[in-house]
Amino acid sequence: MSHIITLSDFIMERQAEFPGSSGELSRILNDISVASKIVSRDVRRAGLVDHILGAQGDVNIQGEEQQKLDVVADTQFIKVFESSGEICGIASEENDDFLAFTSERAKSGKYIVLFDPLDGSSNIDCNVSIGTIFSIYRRISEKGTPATLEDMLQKGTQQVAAGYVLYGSSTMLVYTTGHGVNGFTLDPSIGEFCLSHPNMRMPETGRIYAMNEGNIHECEQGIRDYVAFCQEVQEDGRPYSGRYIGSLVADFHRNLIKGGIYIYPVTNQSPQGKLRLLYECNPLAFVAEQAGGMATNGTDRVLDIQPRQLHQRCGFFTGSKQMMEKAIDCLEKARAK
Ligand SMILES: O=P(O)(O)OC[C@H]1O[C@](O)(COP(=O)(O)O)[C@@H](O)[C@@H]1O
Ligand SMILES: [Mg+2]
Ligand SMILES: [Mg+2]
Repeated sequence: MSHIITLSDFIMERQAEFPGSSGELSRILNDISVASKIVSRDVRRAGLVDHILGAQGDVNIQGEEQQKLDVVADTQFIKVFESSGEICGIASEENDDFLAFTSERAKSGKYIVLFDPLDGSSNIDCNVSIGTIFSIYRRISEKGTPATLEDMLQKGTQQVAAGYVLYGSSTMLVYTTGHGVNGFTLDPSIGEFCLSHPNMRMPETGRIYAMNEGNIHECEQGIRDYVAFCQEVQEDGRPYSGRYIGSLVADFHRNLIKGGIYIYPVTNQSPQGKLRLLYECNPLAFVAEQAGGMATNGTDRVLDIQPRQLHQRCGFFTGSKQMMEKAIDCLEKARAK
């Protein structure tokens, strides 16, 4: 059996490559792995524990009905982040406002984390893959003071690390610190994330398109043209395959492995888009680009968008380079008419 490289081994090895790095980011990545293991445990036995499945009964700032597991995961990650000492504040999908941690230890933290504690909430009760998405920045406010909204509203290009956890047939953690993308699989028998997907590269092209086609009539012409192109017989004699899990992390991960494109455009119903820029689109855009793929809102590179609000939404197109270029070409041609 080949040599097992655990996540902590890997992080320490990588840290050594950056003389002068003080280990805070390494500790945050370890904190994320700890919280993910706990959430993974809860997800895997959700049907057996009565307080985990179903709706919480509250509506979050997105106007969405919170699922119990949304809140369980949110509470778990906040607990770990608040006690880490490296993080001065967070923002999450399930909290109206950002949280500036108040302990002196936390206020001296250099980093902030934005996250979607449970992605794919509509799939929780039917046991379909779900995930957690995270994005890490250095604070811009002064160390020792409370975190600010300005700390939270940084462009995606400023991310120092980002990634996701996939609670699927196995639990995986995939992340980048701007030096490539690596994937780790949780081995429940030893309770460790182990390197299983080193240096992940998104194939230049693919045969899979993922979109909620139920929205197709609410989309602009260029989108309809691109979907029609996907459904045409391609050079290899077959049309592309439509695959839509309805959990962004799972659809993204499949495309990262096999090649493909994921599209959630702005629609008449959601003129700002559905997905959230800060804790869904930016982190996945960072991973996509680091793996050789692309991510835009249909016009601009996602990572270049200047955030204005915490729960700001945007159109989201991400995937294999050649498929993205074709989709953008369809949009531009239709808009030029
Ligand atoms: O049901 P729809 O409109 O297709 O939306 C599905 C999309 O919404 C999401 O569920 C939004 O994320 P949350 O579950 O974290 O709110 C994505 O995971 C998914 O891609
Ligand atoms: Mg989400
Ligand atoms: Mg969510």
